[in-house]
Amino acid sequence: MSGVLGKIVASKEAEVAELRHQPRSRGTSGAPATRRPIDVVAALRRPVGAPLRLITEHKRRSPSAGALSTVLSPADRGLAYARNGASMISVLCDAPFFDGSWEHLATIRRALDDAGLPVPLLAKEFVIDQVQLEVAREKGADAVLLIARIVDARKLAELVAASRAVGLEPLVEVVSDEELAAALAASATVIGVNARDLDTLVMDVERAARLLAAIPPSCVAAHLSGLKSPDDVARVATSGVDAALMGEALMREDDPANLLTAMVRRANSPKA
Ligand SMILES: O=P(O)(O)OC[C@@H](O)[C@@H](O)c1c[nH]c2ccccc12
Repeated sequence: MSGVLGKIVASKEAEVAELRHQPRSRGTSGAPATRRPIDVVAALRRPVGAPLRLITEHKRRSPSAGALSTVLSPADRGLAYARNGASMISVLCDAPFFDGSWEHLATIRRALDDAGLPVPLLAKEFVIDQVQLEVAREKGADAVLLIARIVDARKLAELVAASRAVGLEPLVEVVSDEELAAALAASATVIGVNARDLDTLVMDVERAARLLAAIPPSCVAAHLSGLKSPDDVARVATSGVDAALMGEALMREDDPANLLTAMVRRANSPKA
């Protein structure tokens, strides 16, 4: 981890030390927040013949794209995604590099609950410690990203178990055969392949396709990064993976409804 990823992880070490000293919000009984999480595996698994599941992302900036649209509030963007066919919404929680926040997660959760939209939320963080899992759950996440690249295989297995223990489904992100092996050894069910190397920010779609094909059918396989158009979505849908995540393309839109609707149409009928 020489590039941007090393810097991000260093900033997380300081953040985790701070989170450990903050009081965790708990119910009056002293038990952790008890909202029942939404079944993420059911939301993302794609039965044969069913449409590709779309995961849409709330991200106000990224190291590769720079600043993205902030015209909609996090709540309104979350609602736009949920009302236009998102199967899950990924919410950037990292502040220094992605202009995200745990509060984005909490406000999107509240908006969806108030509107009666049972769409699961993925906490997109650089998780190196269990305390981040507790915060994610308190803020209303149903799933949490675990990036295999930033922890060793033993820690990854620990974090997968700890995620489930607090009621979060881990989505393990991999970029290599070794990381896929670590994800499977950690008994991850939902596995995402990032077509962009988080350290160098270089895209490699062929490597992603090869790794996605190596994920066993008992798991849920998701393509992450670099999908820009409805045609891109159609291509992934044809490959037979369960889900695809779109960030930047939707975040360039001040109103993402039209682009998302067009993507959903091609997810439903990729050959049209
Ligand atoms: O914006 P894109 O190219 O559609 O990619 C989205 C998503 O995959 C990307 O945001 C991402 C993948 N893994 C991450 C880990 C941390 C932060 C962000 C990410």
